Amino acid sequence: MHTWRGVTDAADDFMRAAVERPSETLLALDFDGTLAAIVPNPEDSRLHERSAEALTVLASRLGHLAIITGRGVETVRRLARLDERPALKGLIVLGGYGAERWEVGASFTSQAPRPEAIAAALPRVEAAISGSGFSGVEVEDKGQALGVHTRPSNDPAGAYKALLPRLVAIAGDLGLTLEPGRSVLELRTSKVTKGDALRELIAETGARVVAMCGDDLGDLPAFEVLQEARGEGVVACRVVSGSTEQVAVAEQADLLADGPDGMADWLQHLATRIAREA
Ligand SMILES: O=P(O)(O)OC[C@H]1O[C@H](O[C@H]2O[C@H](CO)[C@@H](O)[C@H](O)[C@H]2O)[C@H](O)[C@@H](O)[C@@H]1O
Repeated sequence: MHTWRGVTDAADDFMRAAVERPSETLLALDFDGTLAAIVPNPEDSRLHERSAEALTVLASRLGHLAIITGRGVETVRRLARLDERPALKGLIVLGGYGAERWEVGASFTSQAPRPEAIAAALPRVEAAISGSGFSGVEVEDKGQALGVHTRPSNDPAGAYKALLPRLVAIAGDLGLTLEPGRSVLELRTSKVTKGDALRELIAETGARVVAMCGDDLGDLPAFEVLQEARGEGVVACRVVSGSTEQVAVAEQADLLADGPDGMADWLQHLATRIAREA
């Protein structure tokens, strides 16, 4: 039984073009919910091992491979154990929605100082959580951003709804961006989106065959950039790691996978097809 399916012709068009022109192909992937299963504690996220196997093949065959994530670069590097996967050398990691960059195999990463607005937001966010009356809500302090996670709460949807206006107010006061996601509300200083990150990557690499794989609202700007690129003759495919939590994202899919397991199956299929044709 297939755990992924093409929704539009763009799915087959991408597969054909990637197999025929791998050096012109850019495969960009989100981390949580796409390459990693969703888990209650963000520290427990792991790169899906079958996706890691497929990426190992694809890294040596495709022109360009990238992870574009809301996590910090150092966090993805650690959680995905990227330093222990030398075969992924050259994989570009764009963290903080594109605000940070690192490549597997590179020795140096720069870490910007903690923004004052994030430091100022933390006690206000904690007070908002206490005042909301919901227990179990956790703050993920990402240094450059704060993630307020309602998944561990006794009422994730209720806590999310109650906290949203309070965090919007804090973001407004401190000039921060509020990024909504799957049971997470994130405050960050940067206004850069995954769309900006993908647009720059396409320009930098000159890729003519591009897929972006994602599962959450933060991936939608990158899907919009694929539509723009399509207008410029790029073979573009929006791959969605589907979930019942973000049905609006699935509505954008050219190819729809059953969550991270389905994504791993599709990546393995892509890797097998490309390796066979090489
Ligand atoms: O752009 P991504 O790589 O998808 O990162 C987006 C956010 O993902 C993480 O939160 C999500 O995954 C957690 C672990 O599975 C889950 O507990 C949470 O409910 C999800 O929203 C991460 O913790 C955030 O910092 C990222 O911004």
